[in-house]
Amino acid sequence: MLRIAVQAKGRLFEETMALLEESDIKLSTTKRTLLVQSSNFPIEVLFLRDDDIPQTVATGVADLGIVGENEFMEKEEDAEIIKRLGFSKCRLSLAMPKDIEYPGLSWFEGKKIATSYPVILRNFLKKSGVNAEIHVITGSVEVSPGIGLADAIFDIVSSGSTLVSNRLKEVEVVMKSEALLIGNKNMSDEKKAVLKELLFRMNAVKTAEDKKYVLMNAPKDKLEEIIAVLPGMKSPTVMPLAQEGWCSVHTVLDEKRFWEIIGKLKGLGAEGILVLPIEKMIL
Ligand SMILES: Nc1ncnc2c1ncn2[C@@H]1O[C@H](COP(=O)(O)OP(=O)(O)OP(=O)(O)O)[C@@H](O)[C@H]1O
Ligand SMILES: O=P(O)(O)OC[C@H]1O[C@H](OP(=O)(O)OP(=O)(O)O)[C@H](O)[C@@H]1O
Ligand SMILES: [Mg+2]
Repeated sequence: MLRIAVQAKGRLFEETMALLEESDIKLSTTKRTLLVQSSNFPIEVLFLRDDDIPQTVATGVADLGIVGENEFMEKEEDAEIIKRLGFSKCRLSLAMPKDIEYPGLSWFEGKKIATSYPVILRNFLKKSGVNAEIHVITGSVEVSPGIGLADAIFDIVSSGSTLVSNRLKEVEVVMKSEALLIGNKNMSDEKKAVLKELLFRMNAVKTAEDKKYVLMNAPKDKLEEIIAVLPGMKSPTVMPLAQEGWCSVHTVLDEKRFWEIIGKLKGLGAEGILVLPIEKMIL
């Protein structure tokens, strides 16, 4: 039985649960217990505050964990990164009052910086040769310059709207972060075998993300040109239609290039284009 530590509530929770669900790991969510066993896969899920996840995995209390890269770097616990999960993307940045001119990193010399990430900040300042005072607070970091608690801040930025509403500007991006699957370094062979199956499932879910299954009716005399614009996995499936001179073309498209390709297909006379989501994809 593998034990995976996940965030009990917060920014990582929903996408973590969605990833487990799409990997067909069934959890009884009716009772709000801290430890829940899957009914169809040898895994149990331990719900924690994200701060506690790196240590729980490093010490082997849990075998795996899903945690933000920022939190993992901050805690400096000895666990390994197994897979980058691509959600909860954000960055850790230095920000300062927006009306003051920023001449470069030297501005921070002798200043007081408020943050919830003192370890990452201290490492960055040391590497950059800047001496600044670090003031640790656990939340509402962005208000600290406005109330005279600090000169600047070091915190999570995503859209930047929290900075704007506190009259701050982002001046240095120190690290980028996303959710990580981390693992204990001394897993038994039995546990490694379960992890392999879990990764196989997660990879199938991740590969299918951003991909669409596309079906269309195509005039036979334009078939070669239509196939030429389709990037498909191997080559598209082509099936005859009852109506003379037409066929049905099936393929998989990357969502990012979708509109560009569909435009070209319509230009070549494709009709009745259907677009379906793909649940899993094994290459
Ligand atoms: N605005 C955001 N956009 C994208 N990702 C974010 C954002 N804020 C936080 N994250 C990511 O999600 C993680 C969890 O954020 P959350 O705010 O839920 O943490 P928390 O308040 O420390 O939760 P906990 O109660 O578990 O300690 C962060 O460590 C970061 O990796
Ligand atoms: O750049 P933005 O899109 O504004 O996001 C950044 C903000 O998001 C997070 O806070 P959250 O919204 O989770 O609130 P909290 O700090 O009160 O938990 C983070 O601590 C920042 O304050
Ligand atoms: Mg936390």
